Amino acid sequence: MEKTIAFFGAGNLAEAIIAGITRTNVVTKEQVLVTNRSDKARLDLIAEKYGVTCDLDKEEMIEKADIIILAMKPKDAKDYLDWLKNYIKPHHMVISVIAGLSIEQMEKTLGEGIPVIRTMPNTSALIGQSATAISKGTNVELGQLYFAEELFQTVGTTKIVDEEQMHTITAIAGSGPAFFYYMVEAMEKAAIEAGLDRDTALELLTQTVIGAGKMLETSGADPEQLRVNITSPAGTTEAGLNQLMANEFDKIIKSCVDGARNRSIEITNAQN
Ligand SMILES: NC(=O)C1=CN([C@@H]2O[C@H](COP(=O)(O)OP(=O)(O)OC[C@H]3O[C@@H](n4cnc5c(N)ncnc54)[C@H](O)[C@@H]3O)[C@@H](O)[C@H]2O)C=CC1
Ligand SMILES: O=C(O)[C@@H]1CCC=N1
Repeated sequence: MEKTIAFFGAGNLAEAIIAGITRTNVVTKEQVLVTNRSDKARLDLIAEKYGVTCDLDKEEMIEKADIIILAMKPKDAKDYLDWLKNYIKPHHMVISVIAGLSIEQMEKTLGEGIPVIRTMPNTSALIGQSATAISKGTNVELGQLYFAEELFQTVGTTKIVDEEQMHTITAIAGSGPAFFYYMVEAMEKAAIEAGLDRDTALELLTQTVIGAGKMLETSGADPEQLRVNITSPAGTTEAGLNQLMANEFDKIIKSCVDGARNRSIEITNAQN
């Protein structure tokens, strides 16, 4: 790829993507520019860690960039877009990773003809394991969509989706890793309370999660079948699952996903 990619926002998610894309040969370090609102120390750290160009001069970055990646918090997006519309040209392409920021909102602010892509990656991009959903705006050509796919494939898998699915996807895949971490935290805590030392608990839990993920990916069986395969009649798994069911685990998870999804909808509505 010959394009220069400029990140506006240098937080956790931007760093995860920068780490991923600079580890591959798809773009060179020289093609990656990074800025943030005002945190020079953070930019120095990113420059040192990944060898990319970090600068606070935002106008210069727009001039050099082909692809502009929006990676600030949703609350900062409106002001940034209002500023960006004064500098953006039709040869630029804008890719957002911002939860709840709609394509309509971006197109409306940036004006006619600007290609805009909305994505939802997750922080596993840091190790090339993101599950990134991608939706294209009205001015995006197929080649530009393929470019975005190729870019995010450097940090994991990609899936093209209708934008209307993005609220749900933000809940299960953008926020999703945090929910699995919370489950691991809870299991670790229970194991420690039962007398296991922390290191052993975390080591075994980590490999258990990796193994379960790989089984989901490679076995060809669905999660229900994989669960049934572990659950011997009157055995230990059944005893544990009975507790989850008695405490309405399904309902808890549904309210978790709905909570995240509804927050995504709220963020979108607040921008309109
Ligand atoms: N953290 C995550 O797991 C995920 C986050 N996202 C989205 O990514 C975005 C960033 O999230 P985090 O990295 O966690 O946030 P963060 O708070 O760590 O980073 C935000 C960055 O944006 C910068 N910024 C704010 N206004 C700016 C401006 N006008 N110009 C340039 N930079 C500006 C800040 O200086 C900071 O570097 C959010 O919109 C979030 O919805 C999406 C998927 C997953
Ligand atoms: O919590 C958030 O708002 C962001 C979006 C998806 C993951 N983290």
